[in-house]
Amino acid sequence: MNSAIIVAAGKGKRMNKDINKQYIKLMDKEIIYYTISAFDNNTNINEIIVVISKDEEEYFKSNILNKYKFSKNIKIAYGGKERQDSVYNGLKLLSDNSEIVLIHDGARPFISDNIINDVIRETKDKKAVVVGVPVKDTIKIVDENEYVKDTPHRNLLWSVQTPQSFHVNIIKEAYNNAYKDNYYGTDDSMIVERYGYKVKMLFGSYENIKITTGEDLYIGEEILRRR
Ligand SMILES: Nc1ccn([C@@H]2O[C@H](COP(=O)(O)OP(=O)(O)OP(=O)(O)O)[C@@H](O)[C@H]2O)c(=O)n1
Ligand SMILES: C[C@](O)(CO)[C@H](O)COP(=O)(O)O
Repeated sequence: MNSAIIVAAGKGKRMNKDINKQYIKLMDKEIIYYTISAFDNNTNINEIIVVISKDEEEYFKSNILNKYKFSKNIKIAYGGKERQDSVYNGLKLLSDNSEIVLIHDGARPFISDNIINDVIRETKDKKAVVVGVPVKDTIKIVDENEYVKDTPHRNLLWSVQTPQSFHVNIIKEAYNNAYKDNYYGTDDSMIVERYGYKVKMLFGSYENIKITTGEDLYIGEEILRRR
């Protein structure tokens, strides 16, 4: 059984709007509608858990769940302070027979069916899989005074996206260890890497952007227009 955990419990501070960015509309539907639909329409996903802010539960139910009538049963978990805490709460709701879990940002609405299928297929064998794209810019590491300290070789640098996909036993063990060690990472792969697992990188898509700041909204609408 393949599960999806969609994390949508952030505050969207960098978007600087008075509404949680997942509920901003692109064209005529909310960002979170597109994200959930991608997994709801995928025939290899059997379970969907959406992690939302507890204080947005009524809003989510009336404006998303009850409005769009998704075909799969959508389980709800509550978010935590950090993205990792939200993921952890989602992991706790996984069905006992879930074997693979894809963890995906609610703010990445343009995930394609093909990438979801590729990730599931690759995870069966590689056990830990992420998607990303090679960086296009040269990346600099700067010091605390914002002077350039180092320039890693660009050919080794990828910008990682989601879904990040794992055998359930691996991600659960890694997360349990992270909380024992009070370790926090900015993505799920970091946690699995820390506990010694090799993570396979798959090419994602330059359209699989994370809606984070204002300009991502019009970029996102253009992506939708071209579909
Ligand atoms: N405590 C948190 C923080 C983030 N997220 C989710 O993780 C995804 C990626 O996080 P990000 O883009 O940083 O979202 P926010 O944390 O909401 O954005 P900001 O940092 O601008 O506040 C988003 O879909 C967000 O809703 C979450 O579920 N729980
Ligand atoms: C998980 C992620 O989308 C991979 O790029 C990213 O780390 C999320 O970071 P955020 O600060 O929670 O948006």
